[in-house]
Amino acid sequence: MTRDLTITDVRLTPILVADPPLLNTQGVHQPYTPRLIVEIVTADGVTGVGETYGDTKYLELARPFAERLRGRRADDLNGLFTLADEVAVDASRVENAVDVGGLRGVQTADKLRLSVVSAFEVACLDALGKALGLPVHALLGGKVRDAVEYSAYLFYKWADHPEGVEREPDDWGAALDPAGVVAQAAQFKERYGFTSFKLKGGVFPPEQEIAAVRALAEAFPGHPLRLDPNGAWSVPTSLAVAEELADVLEYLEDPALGTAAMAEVAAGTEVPLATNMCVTTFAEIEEAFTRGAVQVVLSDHHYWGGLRNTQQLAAVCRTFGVAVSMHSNTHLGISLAAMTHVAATVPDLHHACDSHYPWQSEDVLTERLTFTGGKVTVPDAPGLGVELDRDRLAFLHRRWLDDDGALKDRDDAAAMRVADPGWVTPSVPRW
Ligand SMILES: O=C([O-])C(=O)C[C@H](O)[C@@H](O)C(=O)[O-]
Ligand SMILES: [Mg+2]
Repeated sequence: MTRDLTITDVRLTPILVADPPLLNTQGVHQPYTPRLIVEIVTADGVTGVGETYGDTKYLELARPFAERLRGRRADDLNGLFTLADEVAVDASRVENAVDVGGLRGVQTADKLRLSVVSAFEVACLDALGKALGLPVHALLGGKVRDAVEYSAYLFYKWADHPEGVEREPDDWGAALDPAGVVAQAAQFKERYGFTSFKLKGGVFPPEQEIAAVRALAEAFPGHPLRLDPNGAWSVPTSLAVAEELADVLEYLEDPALGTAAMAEVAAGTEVPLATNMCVTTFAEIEEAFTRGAVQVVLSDHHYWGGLRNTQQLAAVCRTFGVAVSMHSNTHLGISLAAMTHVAATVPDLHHACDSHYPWQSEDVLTERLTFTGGKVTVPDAPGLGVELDRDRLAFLHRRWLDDDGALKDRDDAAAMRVADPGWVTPSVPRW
């Protein structure tokens, strides 16, 4: 049987998906957040899907990239990276050293390109898998586990978005103190069976967040716990928190901003440090590893450039005795499937990955992925093993089209200003 893997069509569909009022150090999530759904179609009529960030700066790159992709082959995965180099990045998009909106570390033109490439790589792998009758994990060398463990991703949260703001209701309630955080964790455990918990910190003064983690440790003895203030603390504050929580933390995630500060913290504590902010590109690895700044690198396959780059990151980490796992940003089922396929192929994955997925009440799939016992079963169907729901996609795209521009770019500080007009993004360190 011959297959024609030539890419004949590429579809880009920006969407807005409902997001609850989750708090972080920069503000609060907007009621709707942008994502980009990528579809590639081969000459044989096979469609592959991918997903990535949907803010304007990603769309601006995805469009010329998609133009160049037509006529190339879905199995030319390496070619995606050379193609990406041909697409110019508007310098104003990377002029800020840190991507404050996304809490994703240093922003560079390459990282923007890789975040776009990742969606096309996943779409190509999905199409290739469907064409060959193989799951994506098989294309990545084969799974070494049948299910991937995720941790509950706890957030301080308002009961609802501010009055007068259009939004979808959610049934999680508020979580603004230790009791609220424990109640949220209990819901996560009951609904999805998660056995490890990550709390997004940097929202309240550290004593309050220490109290919340202590309350979690008491309510869920023996469950791995993490706290992630997204670099909001000074080195002395980070060290003080590490000392307070040393007996209950699996790791502390990005307590202070940047490799130098993380190295100082690491030198003063036995608590392992994890990051999705100071090691976000291959170029940042050498300094961080040689300075012993981090003990766990949390990949986000979007900004690392896809699933095969994530495997390469895992190999580099293994070489240096640094652990690897995954963090996430707001995402839908296509990305959860992609994360699950690649995580299934990483031999030494010793920490549960984290996922925002339970916070997303909307999706573009005919069937949502499910967590059982805190795990997602690795799909064995061809490709990613997910199916696009075109009506849902059209509905969420319509919402994007109807938006006047206020929500097309994630801006947690702007969302906070709706409730607190005087709010400015806190300077770092905040405490
Ligand atoms: O682990 C992390 O740093 C994240 O998940 C980054 C996200 O942007 C998170 O802070 C959020 O969604 O507010
Ligand atoms: Mg983090």
